This record gives sequence, C-alpha cells and structure tokens, in this order.
Amino acid sequence: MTAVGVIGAGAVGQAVGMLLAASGWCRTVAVASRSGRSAAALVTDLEDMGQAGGSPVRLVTAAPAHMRACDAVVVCPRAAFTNTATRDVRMAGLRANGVLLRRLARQFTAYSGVVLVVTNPVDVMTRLFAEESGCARVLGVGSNTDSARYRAILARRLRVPAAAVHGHVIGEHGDHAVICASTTTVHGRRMPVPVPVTEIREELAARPGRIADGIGRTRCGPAAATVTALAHALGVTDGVVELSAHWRDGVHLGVPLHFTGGRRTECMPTLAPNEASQLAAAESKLRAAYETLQAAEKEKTPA
Ligand SMILES: NC(=O)c1ccc[n+]([C@@H]2O[C@H](COP(=O)([O-])OP(=O)(O)OC[C@H]3O[C@@H](n4cnc5c(N)ncnc54)[C@H](O)[C@@H]3O)[C@@H](O)[C@H]2O)c1
Repeated sequence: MTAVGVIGAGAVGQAVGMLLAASGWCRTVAVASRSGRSAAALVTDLEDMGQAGGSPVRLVTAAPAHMRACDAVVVCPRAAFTNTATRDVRMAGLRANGVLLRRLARQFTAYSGVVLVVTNPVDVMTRLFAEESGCARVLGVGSNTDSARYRAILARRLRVPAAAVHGHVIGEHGDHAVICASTTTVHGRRMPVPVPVTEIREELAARPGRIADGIGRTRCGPAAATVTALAHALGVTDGVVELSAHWRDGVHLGVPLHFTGGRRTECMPTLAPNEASQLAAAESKLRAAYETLQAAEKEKTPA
C-alpha cells in the first residue's frame, strides 16, 4: 500500500496529486501547503476526481513532519519571490527556496523513504535536502524532463517515433544542461546526421517559457516526470531515468540511473571530449551555487 506525501499544492503539486491519484499503484496521497488552505482544497478536488473516475485512492492533508510515515515524499513548494531573470531563470530561486528547503529537510532527518525534489534550482536543492536531512534516497527531477523533450524534438525532426530515439540530457537542469549527442541512437543505430545541438539547446531553453506564457506555469510535463521517477525509485517499474543524484565531491547533477526493483545504479554514457568539458562546467557552477547558499546561511547564524 504505497503512500506518497506532496509538499506544495501549487501548479506542480496539483498535477502530481492528480497523476498519483490516477496511477493505480499509489493508495494514499498526503498533501501539505504553506497555510494548509490550498492543501485542503486540492484534497477536496482530488476526492471529487476519485469519485468521478472510480479511483480508490485515500486523500488527506498532513503536515510535512507527519509524512515520515509515507514511502516517498515529493518536495515541490516555491517560496514567495519575484523572478526577473532572463537567463539562468531557475537559479533565481536559489536563496529564497534554499531557506524553505533547508527548513523542510530538517524535518526529515534520517528518513528512510524516497525524496523527490522538484523545487528549483533543482540540482542545488536536491543536494541541500540530502545533506541537511542525511537521507540516502534523495533525487531531483529535471534532467528526465529535458531528456524526454530532447528525444521528442529529435524524433520530430527525423520523422521517426519518439520511442525510436535513445539519448540523454544530463548535468544541470538549466543553462548548463549537457546534450549527450555522441551516444544518441535512432532505431538502435548511431545518428544518421549530426545532432543539431545548438537548435535543440535553444528549443529546450525556450519551451518552459512558452508554456508559462500561455498557461501560467509548467506543470504536466514535470508532474509526469516526477511520477515516473517515483514509480522507478519505489520499485513499481524498472528502467532508466535521468535524475539529479550525487555525482562527486557532494555535487548533485542529472545522471542516467538504472533502477531494478527500486535499487539504482549509475549508467553514465561515454562522453565525447566537448560533452565531458560541458559536464565539468555544470559541476563547477553547481558547486559554486551551493557554496553561495552555505555562505549566506553562515552569515545568518551568529558565531
Ligand atoms: N524540476 C523541474 O523540472 C521543475 C518543473 C516545474 C517547476 N519546478 C519548480 O517547482 C517549484 C514549484 O512550482 P509551482 O509551479 O508548483 O509553484 P506554485 O507557485 O504554483 O506553487 C508553489 C506552492 O508552494 C507552496 N508553499 C510555499 N511555501 C510552502 C511551505 N513552507 N510548505 C508547503 N508548501 C509551501 C505555496 O503555497 C504554493 O502552493 C518551483 O520552484 C518551480 O520552479 C521544477
């Protein structure tokens, strides 16, 4: 009987709640929000969905501290701040979301379930949550959405089904994403033409903004990426998912993980020299961002 907690009842939390309620494998969804009002509203709406659609899922509101009994927790709150960035937009939430995630992580000290972080900048927030909580199973969602978008864009260009394309986007979920063009295959063979990396990078960067301009926030793609990642991490499904996980020296970034019965092993492709240097640049950037966060925390804490 799988129970999943969802912290944050905004655009992503709502879509995740809906997909979990319809998943068939999740039996309880517990929801938390800042004031509790939106969590209660989401539970009511999901109850209606369950009744209308015949889903047996149990829906409750719960404080994050009470979610320790859940098998997994999805962390998708967003602190109140105005994002005026035009580049590196996800990084703009570093400090505000850092304060929020640090506080939440301390309520999950030594939690043994799966934690899936969605809050941006997700690679830094995943590391922060992992280090503050000490949990072993903290993973971040982002590179799997990028990879899904990459495969779909490439498939459309080559006029083949998306399932025929295999390839990963790794590194940062952001401007330092690494497109693994050198190992991408179509129908199991090396690419017949060079991957148009620059155009794909531009499309990957433009897509979230286009969605947000039209419908306010990105929600469906990230929610599906989150619930798919949960299914793998909880042993419901086996396969490969690109998730933010510990890479080296504390840095967390997107890597392909192979899940079998919920156990994960890294399956990094062999990188071409340019891809390896892009990954190293992502690693340095994420390390520096984390250090900025830690320095800000130290300043706040009296010696
Ligand atoms: N990693 C990804 O692939 C990905 C994709 C989409 C969005 N995101 C990120 O996910 C986060 C959430 O996005 P959104 O669009 O749902 O935001 P949103 O503004 O729609 O919702 C955020 C919710 O968080 C709640 N919240 C704030 N403080 C809280 C607290 N202390 N405890 C519980 N809930 C709290 C708010 O009440 C609000 O309901 C953002 O950081 C966004 O950038 C990441």
